[in-house]
Amino acid sequence: CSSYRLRDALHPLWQSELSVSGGTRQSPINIQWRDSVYDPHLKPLKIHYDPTTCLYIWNNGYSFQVEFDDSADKSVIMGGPLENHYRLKQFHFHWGAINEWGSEHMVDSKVYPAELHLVHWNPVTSTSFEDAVMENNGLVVIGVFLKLGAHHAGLQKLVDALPAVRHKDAIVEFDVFDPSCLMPSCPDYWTYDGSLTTPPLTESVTWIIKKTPIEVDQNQLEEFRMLLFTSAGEEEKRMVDNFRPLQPLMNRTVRSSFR
Ligand SMILES: NS(=O)(=O)c1ccc(Cc2ccc([N+](=O)[O-])cc2)cc1
Ligand SMILES: [Zn+2]
Repeated sequence: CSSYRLRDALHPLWQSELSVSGGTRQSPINIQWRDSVYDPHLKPLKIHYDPTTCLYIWNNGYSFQVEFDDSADKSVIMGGPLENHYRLKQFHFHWGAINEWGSEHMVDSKVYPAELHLVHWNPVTSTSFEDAVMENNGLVVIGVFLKLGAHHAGLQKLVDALPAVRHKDAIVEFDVFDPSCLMPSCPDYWTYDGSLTTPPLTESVTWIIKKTPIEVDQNQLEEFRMLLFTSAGEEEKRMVDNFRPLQPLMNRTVRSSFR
């Protein structure tokens, strides 16, 4: 549905889209499986999340986001393409108004109804997340595709909290939650150098895109679509289609951890 994406690129949210000049490593991209290069030096990704570092869930007016205490190396990832460990800062999702689209990345032009992003920053080269945003490879984002299928019990705890954060800037305490439950069991991933997919669009992200999607059911996707972009009291605008259009691959190679 490239025409859709072209129209989307002109969406008010993305007016700046056409003005981001000079970008050579923008995200998201379409991952062409046959053009990806198997890299035998890529290690397995190691994930150690401490569920007690989970702080709260909030509606930031663009997605819903779960924030973590990143004041110590308690919830970290390492291995994979990474030279050191990275701290989990937050995770959020992107989704469509209908199941036919919603993810930011695509695989061989296949789009998924939603995509999870787990955002990490490099505590070795930066002193805070905000600093790491401006650092070359200061951030690592793990992308996980969501596909329509079985009920996801782990996700349901998140979904049950969504009515409490329906409006922009709403926030609710969200204690013990282990985002590892949102990770597919298959270790395979692609990795490439890219950017944030929302302003400030900085080119500081090492992307790790999991090959295998997780399954969620129709009711769970519908709950995402009940959220609002708008604050309480404003005319309601449903929070849907909060994904960025595809960006050119330019001079980049996508590596795979699997043959
Ligand atoms: N969608 S994504 O590329 O995973 C993504 C990850 C994190 C962020 C959060 C964010 C990153 C930077 C800023 N900033 O510098 O103002 C504000 C918000 C924005 C977007
Ligand atoms: Zn995102």
